[in-house]
Amino acid sequence: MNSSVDQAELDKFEAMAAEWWDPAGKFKPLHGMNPVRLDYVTDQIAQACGRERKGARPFAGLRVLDIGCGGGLLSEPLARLGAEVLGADAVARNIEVARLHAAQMGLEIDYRATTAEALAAAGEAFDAVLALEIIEHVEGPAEFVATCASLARPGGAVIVSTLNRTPQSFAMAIVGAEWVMRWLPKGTHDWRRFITPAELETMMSAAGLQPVDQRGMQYNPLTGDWRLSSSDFGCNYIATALRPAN
Ligand SMILES: C[S@@+](CC[C@H](N)C(=O)[O-])C[C@H]1O[C@@H](n2cnc3c(N)ncnc32)[C@H](O)[C@@H]1O
Ligand SMILES: [Mg+2]
Repeated sequence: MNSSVDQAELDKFEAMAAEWWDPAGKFKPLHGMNPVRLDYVTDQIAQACGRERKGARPFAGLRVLDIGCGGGLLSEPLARLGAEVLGADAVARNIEVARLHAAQMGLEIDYRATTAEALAAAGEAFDAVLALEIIEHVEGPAEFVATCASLARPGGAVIVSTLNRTPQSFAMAIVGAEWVMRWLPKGTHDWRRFITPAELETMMSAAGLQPVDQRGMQYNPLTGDWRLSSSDFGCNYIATALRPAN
């Protein structure tokens, strides 16, 4: 099976691994968007799996894969909702950081230093597969989406978030976040690898998935707030597709 690993991309994350849980550090944008994307992901998983967003552990018994989990920013709140979370990342140091933090929080999460391809080859299947802010860093994004699709059980959901390839995303994610605000080291993102919502939808359909929803994630530089948008897909966005039930 093809490997989604691009070693030069992994090296960037290896170098930043200590900062995962620092809300003011290099992953500040991920911390900022975490509440809105958690809300979105929770909604989509609940819909796909017929769960109500009620009670303390609405996702009890659901198996969720967080591929490219980094330090576990999203794995942790999903585990709190009761999901059995497998957090996978190709960078071993990220997995060490994620494990340590989950233990400090008293959370049980199955963290593994591995790739989507290896999990697929092992025949793993999940109610939901999350690939958040990873697709712009992998080798072969279309193949990567196909691998994610094969990891979802029939009827399961695949949720992908990334950056659109627009003048606006160049201004915000490259000039703003890397050159001006210096949240991220210069070169963390390669604008040419950003993916338009239409391209992502094509990849999902080609992988046999049924695209069901797309939302923009809009950052307000004046207030520092993030919100979901039905009309602004200019920079960050998140999309859901379902694997057809048998
Ligand atoms: C921008 S971070 C996103 C982390 C997390 N998903 C989040 O949104 O909070 C991208 C992560 O993907 C991981 N990654 C990149 N390429 C990968 C691959 N081919 N297989 C698995 N993980 C990969 C990196 O090590 C990094 O932790
Ligand atoms: Mg990124």
